[in-house]
This record gives sequence, C-alpha cells and structure tokens, in this order.
Amino acid sequence: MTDLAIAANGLRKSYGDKTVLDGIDLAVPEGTIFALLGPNGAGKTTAVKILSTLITADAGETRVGGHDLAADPQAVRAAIGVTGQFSAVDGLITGEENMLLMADLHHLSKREGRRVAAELLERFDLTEAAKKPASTYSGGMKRRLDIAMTLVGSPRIIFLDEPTTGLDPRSRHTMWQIIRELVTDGVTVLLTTQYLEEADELADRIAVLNDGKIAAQGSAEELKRLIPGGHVRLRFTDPAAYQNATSALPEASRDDESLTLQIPSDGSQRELRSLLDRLDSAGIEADELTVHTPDLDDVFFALTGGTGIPNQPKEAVR
Ligand SMILES: Nc1ncnc2c1ncn2[C@@H]1O[C@H](COP(=O)(O)OP(=O)(O)OP(=O)(O)O)[C@@H](O)[C@H]1O
Repeated sequence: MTDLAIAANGLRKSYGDKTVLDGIDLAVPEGTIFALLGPNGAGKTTAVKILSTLITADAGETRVGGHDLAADPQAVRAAIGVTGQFSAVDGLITGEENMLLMADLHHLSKREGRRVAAELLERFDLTEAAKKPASTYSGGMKRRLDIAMTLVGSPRIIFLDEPTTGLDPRSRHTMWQIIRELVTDGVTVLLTTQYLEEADELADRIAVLNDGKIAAQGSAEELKRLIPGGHVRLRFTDPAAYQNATSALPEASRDDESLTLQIPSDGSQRELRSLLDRLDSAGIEADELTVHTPDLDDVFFALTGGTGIPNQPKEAVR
C-alpha cells in the first residue's frame, strides 16, 4: 500500500454558526496530485489553511507527511510548502533577493542559499529577470517565482491554492508543466482550483467540495462516470446497415440524416462489451464507433447544483 502524504478524517470547521467544513475525509498518496474542486465559498481555502497549520480545525484527525497536525504542527510545517492566492513575493526587491530571503528563513548558509537560489531561478526560467524588481514581473513570472520560493525549503508536500487563477493560457500551461515536474520528483501536490480543465489535466484524484462536504471523490474518469449523459455513438455510411442497426438497438436515439445512433452508456468496459456483442450477433458493422463521457463541467454542475446524483455507483467514488 502506498503511504499517504495527507490523511484527514472527519475534519470540521465552523465560524460562528456557519459550518464551513462538515466532516471531510481526505486521503492523498505520496507523489500524487490531488485537486480540491468546489464553487466559491465551498471551503477549499479553509481546508488548505487547516492542512498547512495556518488555522486549527474544530474536530478531526489529520496527518500530514506522517505527522499529527494537532500534536506536532512544527514537524508538519517543516515538511510542507504553501503557495497561496496572495503571493509571498515582495515586489520591491528583486527575484533573486526574494529567493535569498527565503533561503535565510530556512537557515541555509549564504553559500548554500546562493546555490539553491541560482538553481531554482534557472529551473523556473527567471535567471534573466533575477536582478529586476519583482514588481516588474508578469503574472506568470510572479507565480513561477512564488513556487521557486516555496521550493527553497525542499518541501515534500506542496499546497497550491488556485495556482493558475488570472494567468493567460500559455502561462497556465507552463505552470501545469511545472506542477507535473514537481510530482515526478516524488513531491505530493494538493491544489485547489476553480478550473475543471485544470483538475482534469493534472490531478490523479479530485474531491468535489460542496456545502462543507465532499460530494464525490475519484479520478476524473470515475467522476465523469457518476453522472448520466454518457453515450456511445455509432455512425453508418450505408443506409441499409443503419436501418438494421435501428431495429437491433430500439433504445437508441436516431439521427436519420447523419445515419447516426446514440446509445446511452456509462462507457464502462462491461457495457461496451455487451453493446459490441449485440452488434456482432446482429451482423452489424458501424463505420465509426465513439464513446462519449460527460466532461467535468457536467459533473461539477450535477454535484454542486443540489440536484444529487442518480444511482451513484459507490465503488467508483472511492
Ligand atoms: N475567518 C473567517 N470568518 C468567518 N467566515 C469565514 C472565515 N474564513 C472563511 N469564512 C467563510 O467560510 C466559507 C468558505 O470560505 P473559503 O475561503 O474556504 O472558500 P473557498 O472554497 O476557498 O472559496 P473561493 O473559491 O471563493 O476562494 C465562506 O463562506 C467564507 O465566508
């Protein structure tokens, strides 16, 4: 079994009579990317603040990097790096000075601090800009500097609160690449995001937070299978073959103009096999067969819109 970098059980947090987190369980294996998704105000930042020891939970047991959050917050702090929505970058000093400041905070020697700063500035493509005030950096450069500063302490677990909010598409892709590379070095990343596409691109597992509870948890593929809307589309060029198929598959919705049939399906191997068996035994050969699963947007709206998920298959959730 893989060790867990983050393990939370029954995490609760209220402000006054407002319950922000109502019993959250999280399990994040080491060396993976975990995305916390949820609408504004769902409690994502609160969860990150608790896990990174910035605030304390009202209840629940949490281990981060193998250390108990309540009993040994110092050890947790030593194992983690946090890059928040409000960056730690000081605009008045240069990128290099920001890095050296972090090296000082981590008690690195002057020599080691310079070495680490130079190496990270190079890695994040900031060497050329290193001697310029950080206030002159673009949004993407600031974000890269922020992550570089987080890495000065060689954290094994990194919390990224909305790492690409406000970045243009190119900078966003650069950031995704950076996050992926962090994980190939064995680091664990927990990120919050409002972008479903980002969770889909990056995360091994996604938890959808709604109303203080985790509405669903799983890989992007597992989550997409939770909601209806998936289907298999069969396209024909021969009208006779199309007609045969319509009789063999009476439940399919038809598009007689494009000779296309659409059959509801969760896209699972079992359902596909049964459909292919039916086609084979009726001697039907489609010219094109495509499987369509709902995208994460569909999932997100279904899970956070208060409509619930019909017949949620439990085995796909955890
Ligand atoms: N210090 C606080 N005092 C009172 N209420 C708070 C406090 N911090 C957060 N909240 C409330 O808790 C809820 C969750 O906030 P949180 O910032 O965790 O949400 P979020 O999911 O990160 O949202 P966003 O995507 O908008 O950042 C919100 O309703 C917020 O108003």
